[in-house]
Amino acid sequence: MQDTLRITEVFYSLQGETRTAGLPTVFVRLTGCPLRCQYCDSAYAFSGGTLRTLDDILEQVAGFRPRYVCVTGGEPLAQPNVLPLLQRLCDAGYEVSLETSGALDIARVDTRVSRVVDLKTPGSEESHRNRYENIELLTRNDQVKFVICSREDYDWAVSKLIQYNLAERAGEVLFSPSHHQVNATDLADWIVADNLPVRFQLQLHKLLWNDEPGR
Ligand SMILES: C[S@@+](CC[C@H](N)C(=O)[O-])C[C@H]1O[C@@H](n2cnc3c(N)ncnc32)[C@H](O)[C@@H]1O
Ligand SMILES: Nc1nc2[nH]cc(C(=O)O)c2c(=O)[nH]1
Ligand code: SF4
Ligand SMILES: [Mg+2]
Repeated sequence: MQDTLRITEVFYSLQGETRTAGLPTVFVRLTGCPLRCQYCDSAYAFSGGTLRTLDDILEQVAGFRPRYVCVTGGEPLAQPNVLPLLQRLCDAGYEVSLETSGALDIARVDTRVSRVVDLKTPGSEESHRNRYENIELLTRNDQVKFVICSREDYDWAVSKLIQYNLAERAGEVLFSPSHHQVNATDLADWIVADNLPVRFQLQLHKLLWNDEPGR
């Protein structure tokens, strides 16, 4: 029996987020998540999916001839076989990123992978799941993300930025508005007013394709 993963979808699109935003990227979305962020735009990946072998997934990815591959979910680290998948994607020569809630241990992820760790804000209603031990594992190849639902979330994110010196520790600190929950212009203005060393971002794929799955 070969190693398998439960997969919701594999698709080719433009990366909508993070430091590679705008670049053509293959997405591998793993099924299942132990969290329930109130804003989650990927709840369709909580269940269902198809059990697939790593060979099968790698073959489909290769068919797109990509440079960038993003492993997301659901919560990818909830399936242990994501670790050999990430390793094999790196071995195949792709630039690989992993989107994770940060609720699970990131230590064993291949160091070639850019780990995008979402520090869950109080507004997500899942901030009690943050695994703060992950922060000391971050390198300049990694990214930290805050999805901000309110001014209170913004103030909380700024306090974590300072407390953990995140702008020095990670390669990027990303501040993203929770879709339709906080005014994006307000968030941009707060960042400029406070002269923060963070990168503001909008989810490009929602501007381009609204909220269609598989884009
Ligand atoms: C769907 S999650 C999958 C990976 C992992 N479970 C996580 O939360 O990072 C991918 C990213 O989308 C973000 N996201 C989900 N719903 C969102 C929304 N409504 N507005 C902005 N970002 C959102 C998450 O916070 C996370 O950074
Ligand atoms: N285009 C596009 N970019 C993305 N970046 C992160 C995504 C995700 O759902 O994790 C995502 C997604 O679903 N679509
Ligand atoms: S951790 Fe990620 S996939 Fe899970 S509910 Fe939160 S945003 Fe959605
Ligand atoms: Mg998404």
